[in-house]
Amino acid sequence: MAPHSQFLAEKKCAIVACPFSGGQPKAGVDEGPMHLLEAGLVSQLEGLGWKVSFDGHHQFEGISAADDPPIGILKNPRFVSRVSEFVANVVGKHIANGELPVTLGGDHSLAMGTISGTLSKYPEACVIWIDAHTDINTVESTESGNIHGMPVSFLMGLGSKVEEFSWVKSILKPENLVYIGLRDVDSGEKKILRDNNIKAFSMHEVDKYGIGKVVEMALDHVNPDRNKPIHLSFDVDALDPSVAPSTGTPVRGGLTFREGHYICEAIYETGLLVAMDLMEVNPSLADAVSVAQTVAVGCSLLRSALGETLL
Ligand SMILES: NC(=[NH2+])NCCC[C@H](N)C(=O)O
Ligand SMILES: [Mn+2]
Ligand SMILES: [Mn+2]
Repeated sequence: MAPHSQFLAEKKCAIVACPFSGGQPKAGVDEGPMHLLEAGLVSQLEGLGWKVSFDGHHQFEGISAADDPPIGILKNPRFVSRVSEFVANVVGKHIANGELPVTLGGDHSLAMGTISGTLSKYPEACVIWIDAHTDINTVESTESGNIHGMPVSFLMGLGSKVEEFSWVKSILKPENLVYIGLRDVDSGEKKILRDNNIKAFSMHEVDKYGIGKVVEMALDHVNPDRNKPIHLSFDVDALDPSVAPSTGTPVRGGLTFREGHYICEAIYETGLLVAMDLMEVNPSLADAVSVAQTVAVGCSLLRSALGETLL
């Protein structure tokens, strides 16, 4: 058995709960993990036969804003960097322990940590990034300075280097990344995708080919022999706002409920999943019904990625 399939055979996972919002300006995304867990995520995964370890919500001490002035246009750079570095170590330790890390965000800047953690154990791993956005802005291209729009560029070593982030190894190769669900890509990011030959399936391709074919083409690109570990990074805003309303940067025209779940089911079926992120659930945005709906869909995406089937 290939070493990375040990997770699916032994069915041990670890919840990495990250109440963190420093990569973007809206309060509340730090409460995502608490809501997902209060909705019963642990027992739902146990119901699928997983042994779930959960060592509580990680406590991230905020560096006071006074000690964390912007670097260039980047906001909260030290806070984001230190939290991601911590998360990278936690994720790496869980993998070394034989536990598949399931990281609950928090904003998507955390993926700098989670993917660094996965690549530290599996340098050959591929990343499947499900999102309305590419989150690949560089220091030069970002217009917002929100680091949740930038983690992929750091992981790939694109753009000029920021000393504060020197711990990031930037070993993600462009050919090991694929996107699905895109529909709000900044013009600077479009150029980065072209210049680096990064494979991306926007909603246009989902409409054209259907989600089944898109997932197959995405896997053919990053994992042609179906033998490399997969890190799945799922931003809940990939889903249409009618499906997942409670998120900080919603964009209309997104994945349906079934398309989102299909992606997770198909990746589980490969037997190659070694880590998953579910990011950007923000329970303070929208009304109580919308929040409950978004949290429920977050839990069910995670269940699908961990083996829940319809029959
Ligand atoms: N993880 C997210 N929701 N990212 C949204 C990024 C939006 C925009 N491209 C930016 O860089 O600010
Ligand atoms: Mn997004
Ligand atoms: Mn994102």
